[in-house]
Amino acid sequence: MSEPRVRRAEIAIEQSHVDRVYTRLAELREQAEAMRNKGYEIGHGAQREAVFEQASMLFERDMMVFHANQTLQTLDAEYEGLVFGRLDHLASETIYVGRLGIRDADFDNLVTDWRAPAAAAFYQATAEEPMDVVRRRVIRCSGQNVLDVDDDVLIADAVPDDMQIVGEGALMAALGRSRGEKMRDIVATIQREQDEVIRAPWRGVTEITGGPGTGKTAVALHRAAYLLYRHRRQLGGAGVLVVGPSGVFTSYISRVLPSMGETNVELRALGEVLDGLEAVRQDPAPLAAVKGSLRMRKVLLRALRDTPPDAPREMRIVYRGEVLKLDAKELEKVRRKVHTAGGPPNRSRVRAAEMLLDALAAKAEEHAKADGRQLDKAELIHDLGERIEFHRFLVVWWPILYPAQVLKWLADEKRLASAAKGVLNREEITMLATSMADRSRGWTVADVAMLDELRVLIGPEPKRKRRHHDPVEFTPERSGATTHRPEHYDEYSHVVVDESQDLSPMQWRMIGRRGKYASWTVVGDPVQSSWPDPEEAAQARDQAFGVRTTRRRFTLRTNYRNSAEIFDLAAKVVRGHAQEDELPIAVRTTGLLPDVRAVEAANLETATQSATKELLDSVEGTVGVITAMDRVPEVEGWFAGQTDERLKVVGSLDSKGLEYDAVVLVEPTELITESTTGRRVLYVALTRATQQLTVLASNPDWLPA
Ligand SMILES: Nc1ncnc2c1ncn2[C@@H]1O[C@H](COP(=O)(O)OP(=O)(O)OP(=O)(O)O)[C@@H](O)[C@H]1O
Repeated sequence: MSEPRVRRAEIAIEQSHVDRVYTRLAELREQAEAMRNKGYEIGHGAQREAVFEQASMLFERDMMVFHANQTLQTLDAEYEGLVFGRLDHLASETIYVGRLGIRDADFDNLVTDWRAPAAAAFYQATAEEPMDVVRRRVIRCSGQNVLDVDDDVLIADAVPDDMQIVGEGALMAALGRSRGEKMRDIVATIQREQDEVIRAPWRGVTEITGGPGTGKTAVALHRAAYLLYRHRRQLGGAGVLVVGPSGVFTSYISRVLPSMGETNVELRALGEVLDGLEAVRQDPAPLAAVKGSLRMRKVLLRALRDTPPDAPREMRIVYRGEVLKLDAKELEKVRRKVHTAGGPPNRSRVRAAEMLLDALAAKAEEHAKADGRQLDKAELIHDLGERIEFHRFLVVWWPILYPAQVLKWLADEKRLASAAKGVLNREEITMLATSMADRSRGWTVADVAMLDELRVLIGPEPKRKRRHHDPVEFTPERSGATTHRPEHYDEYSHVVVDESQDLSPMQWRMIGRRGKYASWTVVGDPVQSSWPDPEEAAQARDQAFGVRTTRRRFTLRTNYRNSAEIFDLAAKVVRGHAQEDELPIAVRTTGLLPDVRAVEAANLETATQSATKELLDSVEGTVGVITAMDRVPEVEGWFAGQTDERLKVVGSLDSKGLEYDAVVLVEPTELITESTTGRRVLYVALTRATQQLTVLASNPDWLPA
């Protein structure tokens, strides 16, 4: 038979199996629905039964409905390409690999879940170690239709006469395909080096490093799905937290886990880790470096121990016809004493009251001594402690503190200077105070870790019956949360941190608080780091991991995203700043060299518009226009009338982790100068395109000779 006819015949064979699978899926769905309905009926019947029977029936009902709903949820996930692989073993046994395991009515396997041990050979078998697999087949579907098949022969001399072989590389076909707005899962084409990471043991800390496009993010997400499947008992209940650099990024990866049926995973951008806040704004790099440094912890601690700006500076109270007065200095002394005794201020009000009463008693004692009188101290304390005016004073002198309020105090440069004495320098103090004063555009991503630190230092707000005006300014509901957990939930069983090379020490502390009981998967590429003090960050990271001693590290070396032509150019800009073995190897060539154009600064707008149009015309999928952070609003303006949804304008820092079919990079030199680790930021931006890259530069300095 000719190759196209063989291919058609093989597609037809696979189509008949895929049809069986979807028919069975529909049956299972119906059964689950019937079970749920039956469960509800039990509930109704229970009303007429005795109390004891009622309780057991209701329990049975709840369990039935719960299980039925779980099954329905799994069956209803986006099972595009439910079956994607087939293994033909030496012993003539065939298994199909897919997104979930399905058995027919006789309990025979129709599809094996990709995470099950029996499916491991699909990812791990090689010609050198075939694991008894003669032929591995990738099946590509659209909806329920088989579009194509692609084979690898692993034991050539065991191929039986009637076994047909087709295709020329499922991986290359997958990599060459155009990109949409959301990342796709890679279950059908996970490579062996990636599979090893995905299936690594769940305990301890698993670090994944590798250059751009090596599949670190994809691997970490598939690992989360794998761990939840294999260790659901240990990990499922408490849930998994995935932290990414930005909201754009978490939205980009948001489809991967649900497409594998996993919904018990919470995705959060760094600006959204604290409940109720969604910060997206980035600070300029030097300011972010101050806000993220561990030194801030000391500044914040001192700031919250300072006298609140509105607190009264004097206390007067009349006791038995005599005025007892505490002046500012004396009050300060009491405040210091309360703080020195320890504990978060929101938990210390009772102690503050006691110490204030002690100070008043001491005052009265002084007076009594001068007059030669005796004073009953206990009586004084009891009497004053009951007075309404004493309590009125106490609530303003020792108010309940809120994180946002304390951070805003730092807009007062004098106050900040006193809290930051010996910790921050003059320039840093001015920069920080100015940023706190200009909060018209809301909190920044770096502020969030400071607010979280303050939340813990201040302690919880005492419970109140009525909700009052919340000076923290957090919005009560965080949009996009997938699960409903208690506020400031910190019991995740597994935490995945992506783009971890950029976490500041304060951000590590914030994530560490949520992973106290967790095992970790940490993804990063030191060469893409934009954090100025890697040692301080490494120290904070180790503290976040806590006592977990098992550490395993994997390095991925193949760049699956960029064409070799694009990656060659990107590698040039970091060559002097990275070890040669930190740069991955790009496997795919397209024959299209990056287009580097010199443009006059005055013509930048039109040059960007026309380069973008050319790329939109030549690729099927997305086109990203990447610029320095400061330039984003201006460049967005250049495309104001543009309606093509494939076009995205994105700032350098926000482009982390994302990818586009084609990229227009505007003024690369600006990316270098906007940050303290500029070359690395430029490297990130240059490695976002899968097929075509155009660079527009009025200044040629960015490209080493
Ligand atoms: N085995 C694979 N099969 C198909 N596609 C893959 C495979 N591995 C990676 N890819 C694709 O390569 C691209 C890059 O993957 P990913 O974003 O996970 O890389 P990364 O290492 O996190 O990159 P960066 O550090 O630059 O953000 C994605 O489109 C991903 O789907």
